[in-house]
Amino acid sequence: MKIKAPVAKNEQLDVKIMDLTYQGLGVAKVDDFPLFIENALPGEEVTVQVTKVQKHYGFARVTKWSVESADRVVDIDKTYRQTGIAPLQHLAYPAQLKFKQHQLEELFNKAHQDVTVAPTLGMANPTQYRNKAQVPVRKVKGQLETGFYRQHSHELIPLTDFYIQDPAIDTAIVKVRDLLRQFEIPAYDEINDKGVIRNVMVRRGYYSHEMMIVLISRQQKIPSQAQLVDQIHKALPEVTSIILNVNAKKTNVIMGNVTRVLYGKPTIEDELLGLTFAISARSFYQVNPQQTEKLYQMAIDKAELTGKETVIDAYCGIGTISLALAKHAAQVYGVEIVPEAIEDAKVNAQKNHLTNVTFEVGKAEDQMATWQAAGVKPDVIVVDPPRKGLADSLIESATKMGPKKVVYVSCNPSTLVRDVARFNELGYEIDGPVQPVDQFPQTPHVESVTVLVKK
Ligand SMILES: C[S@@+](CC[C@H](N)C(=O)[O-])C[C@H]1O[C@@H](n2cnc3c(N)ncnc32)[C@H](O)[C@@H]1O
Repeated sequence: MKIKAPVAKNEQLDVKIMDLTYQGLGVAKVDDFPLFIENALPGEEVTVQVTKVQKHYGFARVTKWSVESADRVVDIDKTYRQTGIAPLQHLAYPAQLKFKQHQLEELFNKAHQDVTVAPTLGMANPTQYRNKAQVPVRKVKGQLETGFYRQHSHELIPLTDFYIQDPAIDTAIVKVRDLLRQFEIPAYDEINDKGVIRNVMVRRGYYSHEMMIVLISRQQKIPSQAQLVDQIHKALPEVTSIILNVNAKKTNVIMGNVTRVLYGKPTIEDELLGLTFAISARSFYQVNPQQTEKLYQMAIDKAELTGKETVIDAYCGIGTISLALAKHAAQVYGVEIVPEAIEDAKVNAQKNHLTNVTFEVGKAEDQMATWQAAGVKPDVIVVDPPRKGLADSLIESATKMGPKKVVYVSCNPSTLVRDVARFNELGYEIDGPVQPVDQFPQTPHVESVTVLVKK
């Protein structure tokens, strides 16, 4: 469909920013025609110069305009902007927190749900917080490089300081990059599906400082493997684990199914809320440890356990929430789809001397139906699903079990709002405000905790 745009390239006009998109672009409208404006903030009245009009998609984009704003960080690093590593870095941190609260408010409003959203719980230093990095390895201008993809592309932009990652992880990436160069190990060539090293993953325990390096390779064996591994752990004393992950497929999925320990242990350890956790290469582990403790504590407080309750933790990963809740409950059941994560979860129960937890490998939607059929009667159900949210069948089984409370930890406001509507239909309503917690500063991602109770 051809859309006749009421604006043209290079045209100058005065507009008011109505909203921000999920990627943090300001939205203004001219005769209902959307203008996406980089670095603009809601409520601002700006004079813009249109730089691009994409009639096919029905929007115009603006990169140049004039106005000052207290919420804007002017001196931003253009490289981060190109990569999309920190799409909200142009917003001052208090404005980022408001943006996240506003995202939830908007979505609940659009769904005609009368819900209060509390101010977003932020962190003192909202940079260098990530305990995990997963970077592509590619040849750029004849040399092996590590970095981040240019936004909406697979073109690698070399980086040595990733801004939102633990600096010890940035240092490790550069060291591994230098050793890969030294041993002349070919970088992955995505177009021709050739080369060896596709990605490097680094994870570092926030309290333990144990570091795991995962070399993701197209081949079963890396050239000069023994020397490379030897040099990596000699150069990086914190490394307690070097893992080879083999991914021979032509795919965007980063890790393959085969993992082999090349040096040290198959897991690293870290702590959360005074509990110790073993984490293996392919297990999910929250990336912002400082905020995770706040997030989990909030979920525990909202569960209001007295020690007598039966609790289900669906999408339990390595059992972090399950074990934190087990200290305050009679019995906890956890379910998770990744088998290695459940192996970690069982080890973690032993490590923390918690015997009142049972873990199952499987789809949460199937296991919930199994528990329901077996007559399990949870007082509280905690769900912490991936971005796609809950399967309808899981909500049905969960509500049939009749828990007093459901504590919903969400990383995607859209699916949260959709799932809350389904819970409403099945007799559950939101109790108290929805609480956003900033797990991902400098990015538009919004994490939140919502409590639902039986009507
Ligand atoms: C957002 S993470 C939460 C993990 C854990 N609660 C934590 O805080 O570390 C979601 C988890 O759900 C798992 N998962 C994804 N789809 C699933 C499914 N259909 N059934 C069970 N687990 C699933 C993922 O492997 C991941 O560990």
